[in-house]
Amino acid sequence: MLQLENLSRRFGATAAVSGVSLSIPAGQMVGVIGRSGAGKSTLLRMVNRLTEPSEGRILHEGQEVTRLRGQALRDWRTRCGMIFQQFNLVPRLDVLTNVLVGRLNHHPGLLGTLGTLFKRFPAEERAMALMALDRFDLAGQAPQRADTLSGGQQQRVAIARAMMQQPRILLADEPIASLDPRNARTVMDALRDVNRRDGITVLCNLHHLETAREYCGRIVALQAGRVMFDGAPGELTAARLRDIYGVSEAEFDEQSTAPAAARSAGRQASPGRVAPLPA
Ligand SMILES: Nc1ncnc2c1ncn2[C@@H]1O[C@H](COP(=O)(O)OP(=O)(O)OP(=O)(O)O)[C@@H](O)[C@H]1O
Repeated sequence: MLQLENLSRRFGATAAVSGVSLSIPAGQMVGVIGRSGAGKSTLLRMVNRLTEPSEGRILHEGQEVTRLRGQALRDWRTRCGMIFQQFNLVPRLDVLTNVLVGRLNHHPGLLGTLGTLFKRFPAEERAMALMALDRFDLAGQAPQRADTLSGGQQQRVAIARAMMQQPRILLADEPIASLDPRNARTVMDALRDVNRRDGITVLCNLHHLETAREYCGRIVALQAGRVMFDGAPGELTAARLRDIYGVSEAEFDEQSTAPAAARSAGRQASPGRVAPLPA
């Protein structure tokens, strides 16, 4: 069980997230929706402490995540895989090594240039990485440079990389916002697969309500940092959506999507285990 208790985050005068309390049982797939600026990313990033809460607590199976420091915090981040809108792969590295990057936290001393990194992982981890790719139909792309893949393929590589951490929770921050509908579907299918087959809890920020309805067993709707709806997809009717946001579903999708793409360019995420790679 992941518990968020009265979680808030302010940025100066902006209350990005305000008093959010949620109990998320292990193995649930939760879609977090809301317009641009509603606080979705901030909420997700607080779970793995990329963003520190201003107030409130996070507990996971009784452990107070908000108190973790040092190695214990790094361990927590390993247990929370994260997927970003812009994939955050190392573009000039081959796909297989990108997936192996997900194991870096298991080898704190492992350093080297990107070119030699692959050889430094044990053979069983290389095999594990290949299996992770194969699962998402990408074994054939293993030797290719990551930047030669389509967006949907790159995002599935990012999921395979996250799976190498053997996470309990997957945080997906707008994972399909940069993808066309066909690629978006392959990525959402991959997230559903790890949720169902591996029992991993998935928290997924989404812009389209229809996607959340189709893939998530529970929808949390944010408005100005507050939870306005928390329930089963079927309960979030057109009338309820209009009550919360004052717009139709089509208008909601349109307003949620447009500014996000522009803003995301200026907000590249920095997952602890990927960024520190030596150039
Ligand atoms: N690092 C930051 N510094 C200052 N303000 C921030 C920061 N991160 C987020 N905010 C502000 O907090 C509010 C919530 O932002 P957040 O990115 O969490 O929303 P979002 O729902 O994820 O939006 P989008 O869908 O556009 O990504 C916004 O007003 C945003 O400008």
